[in-house]
This record gives sequence, structure tokens and C-alpha cells, in this order.
Amino acid sequence: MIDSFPIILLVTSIICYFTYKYYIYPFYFSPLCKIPGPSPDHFLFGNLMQIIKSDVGIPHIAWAEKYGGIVMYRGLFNKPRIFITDSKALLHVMVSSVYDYPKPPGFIRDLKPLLGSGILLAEGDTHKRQRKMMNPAFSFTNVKEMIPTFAKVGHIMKDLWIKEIGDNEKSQIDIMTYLSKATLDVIGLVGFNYEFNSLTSKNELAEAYTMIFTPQNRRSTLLRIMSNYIPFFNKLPIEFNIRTREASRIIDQVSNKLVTETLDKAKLGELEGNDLLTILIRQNEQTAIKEDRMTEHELKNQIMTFLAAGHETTSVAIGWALYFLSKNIEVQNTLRNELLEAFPDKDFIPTFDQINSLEFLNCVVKETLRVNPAVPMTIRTTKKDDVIGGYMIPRGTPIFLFMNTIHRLPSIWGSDASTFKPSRWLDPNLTSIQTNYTYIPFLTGPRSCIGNKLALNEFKVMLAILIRNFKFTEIDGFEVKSKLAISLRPDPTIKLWVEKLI
Ligand code: HEM
Repeated sequence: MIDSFPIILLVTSIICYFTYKYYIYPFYFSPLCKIPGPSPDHFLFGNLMQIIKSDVGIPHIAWAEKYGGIVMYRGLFNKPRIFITDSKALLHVMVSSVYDYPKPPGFIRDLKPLLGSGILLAEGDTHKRQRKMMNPAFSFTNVKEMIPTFAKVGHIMKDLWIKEIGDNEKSQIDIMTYLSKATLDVIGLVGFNYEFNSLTSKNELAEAYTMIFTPQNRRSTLLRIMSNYIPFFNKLPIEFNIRTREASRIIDQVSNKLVTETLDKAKLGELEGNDLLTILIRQNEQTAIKEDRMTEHELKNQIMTFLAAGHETTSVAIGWALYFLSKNIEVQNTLRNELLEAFPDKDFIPTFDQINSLEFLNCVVKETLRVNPAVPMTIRTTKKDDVIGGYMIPRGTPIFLFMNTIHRLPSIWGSDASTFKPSRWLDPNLTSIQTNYTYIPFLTGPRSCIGNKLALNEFKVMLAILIRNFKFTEIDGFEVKSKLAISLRPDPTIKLWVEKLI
């Protein structure tokens, strides 16, 4: 007879281990238990199902209002998750101790195929060195020179819409597809002096980004989250993994081509223009310490970062603005009146000063990025044990920052916090509410968005061209939800009635 004792002992030990790891420790012994937060809804999934079923960061609003600026909820297998909305905690994580709060390995692994190992995923001294070298490319002086390019692409899109509407008064247009191509064409030109022409021709890069940024269904989202625990899930032949692999192959190929061609020009002394890559290569060559210079591989990775970070976010932001304006015709009319007065010519090319002097346009842009920030969340982890807001946070704890939770807290923004209301920005009292920690569409501190000036100006110029020349209205029964697909994507893609006014 087989002695069953060792098997019983083994099974009992495994059960005890998992019970301790997933139930006893997280519920009774983890120092994170001291942080207030909601009770888990599910014995296995913690609070995860509620989070997946809702729009990003929305359940967190009620939690933050009830439990305060540092909240603990539970992820898969009841793992404690922390999210912070408190200004002092944000200052600590994003500014004063920023390099002690890197992005977690799982987050980096997920974003790498899309962004490459560029500045967005760099940490510590590597990040400091890259940021210092890149700052000049994103300066105001340089962004000012980009304005005509933003306008040129905006007018190409406008003319395509006029053509699509044809002899009709109005037409239903899938605006996200156009915007995504328009902002890709912009980053091609201002980033690398390269004509993708994706608005006017078929482009494999545009298709690759559509593959990646199309929101996933709930099952795929759950599988992606589970791959943080079981990395093998990343290799499963599910649609999202296949899509990501194929898209990142194309992005890698295009980035390689762009960097090789520009470096070849540099070697021949033919480098000209003020695109981001050219400035970066010049800056690189002028860096006195050779070890501080970027390698060809690093440059290629920055291109991947500029491509993805620089076009997806801006197109999503403009898309949400048009969507909100289609639901708020009065607001749309106020904006159009301001634009018609400033730009009587339908084919206007604004100057930097003109576009930035338009008060209501500025309100609409700010309000869009408040209600639906194109990047709605990010994650950090603790590099070492630390104390935040009086709570002990052990090394390796994931810390979530939900921009759209912070932007919608009634305790900060008032009872209409979730309403799109651009006129709120005209209220002089708002300056005391809006700080670097309560309004953070571009984050804050040394890891804030390096492209924010570029993005805001591109957003304003494109929106001005579209609202000046078209009226946007909702299609009856067509509702859009916001879904996290790295950025805050509309799901399904936004379709609107577009009526020409010229
Ligand atoms: C409305 C448009 C945009 C929004 C809302 C936005 C938002 C953000 C946010 C929130 C971050 C921090 C991400 C994190 O650390 O987890 C970020 C970083 C970054 N963004 Fe943007 N972004 C926008 C447009 C752009 C554009 C046009 C570029 C230009 C290429 C750009 C380039 C970058 C880069 C390179 C970083 C990494 C900065 C660093 O880590 O030092 N972004 N952006």
C-alpha cells in the first residue's frame, strides 16, 4: 500500500501557503491593511470586477471621497492596491522622491513593444540624462515654429471632410479615424520631417496603431491583468497578443528606418530643419562627454516613444472635445463665435500668439483634459519601504494615480465635477483650486509630459479649424463609453453628424 502521508502533507502545505499568501497576510498582517478603503466584492477578484465594469477611475471617486486621499482597495487575488489623490502624497511620489517611485516592471513590459525603451520607460540617471538632452526640442521657441504644420494638416483633414459631405448638408463621419491619422501625420512632420501622408493614403503605421489602441473586450482586459501574475498569458495566441506583436514589428521597422535615414543625412552633413529628431541628434553630437550621448538604439527607441505618445494622446483629446461639444451646442456656438471673430478666413493659419490668446478655446481644451484626460492613469511602485501620509508602504507596492479621479472629485471641483463645463475656467476663484496636484492631465514634476506645449498647441489649432468650419451634432442613439486602451479611448469610435458651414 502506498504511504499517502507525504502527499497529504504536500497538499496541506500548498493549501496553507496559498491561504496565508492570499487571505491571511493581505487581510490581517500586511501594513497596508491600516489604510482605509472599500471591502472586497469577490473572494478571488477583490474589487477588480467593479473596476473593470466601470469607466476608468470612476469607482475611485466615491472611494476617495469616503476614505480620503490615500485609499487601499484589492486587486486580483486580493492583492492590496493603493491609489493616491492627496496633494502632499502626489508631491512626494511625483516630485520630491520621484526616482524612488519607478514604473512597475509589469507596466514597463506591457508598454515596451509599443513605446520602445525610450524616455517614458527610462528610470533614474538614464531618465535624467535623456530628459536634459530632449528638453530643447520641446521648447516654446520650437513649438511656435510647428504651428503652421498643425494648421496645414488640420486643413487637409477639413478639405477631406468637405469632400466626404459632398453636396449634402451634413454627413456622419467617423472622426476618430481621421484624427488619429491627422495627428500621426503631424508627429511625422514635426517629429522627423517625414511625410506619412496617412490622411490621404493607406499607411501601415496608422493601421498598426489602430490595432493596438482599439479597446479590448472585458475578457481580454482580464487576461491582460492576469498576465501580471502569470507572464505566460502574454504568449497565449489571443487576439490582443497577436495584434500587439504584429503592430510592434511594424512600429519597430518604421522607427529603424527613420533613425537610419536621419543619421545618414547627419553623416553627410545634410541635416536640416527643426524637427524633434534633428534637434535631438544635434544635441547628441554636441554632448561633450561621450558616454552621455545616445546610441543609435536609444535614438530609435525615442522615435517609438514620440510616435506613440505624440499622436494617440492628442487625437483622443481632440475626439473627446468634439464629442462633448456635440452634446453641448451652446458651448460649441460660443466657441465658434470666438473663432469666427479671430479667423474670418476659413483657411486661416494662426500664429502662436493668436491661438493662445483665445480665452474660450483655452477653457474648452482645459475642460476636456479635466473631464476625460487622454492619459487617465499611471502606476508607480515603491523602490524601498516608505511612509506616505503616515502609512507604512512596503517596497514593491503598486501605487495608482488616476488623473480622472482627481479631476472629478466633488470635494475639489464642486458638485458638478463630472459635468463638461468650460466656463468654470473663467471663474477667478478656480486658481485657488487648480494646482499642480489637483489638475494633472500631463502629470507633474520631473516625469511630467515633455510634449505638453506641443500637445496643447496642436489641440488648439486643430480644434479651431474644425469648429470654425463645421457644426458637430450627436447621432441619435449613439452613445460612447470611455475605455482604457493605454489612453482613454472612446468605445466605440466616435461618429458624429458633421455639417459644413462654408
Ligand atoms: C493631450 C495630449 C497628451 C497628454 C494628455 C499627455 C500626457 C502625458 C502623461 C500623463 C505623461 C506621464 C506618463 C507617465 O509617467 O506615466 C506623459 C509623458 C510623456 N509624454 Fe505626453 N501627453 C500628451 C501628448 C504628448 C505629445 C504630443 C508628446 C510628443 C512627442 C508627448 C510625449 C511624452 C513623453 C516623451 C513622455 C515621457 C516623459 C518622461 O517620462 O520624462 N506627449 N504624457
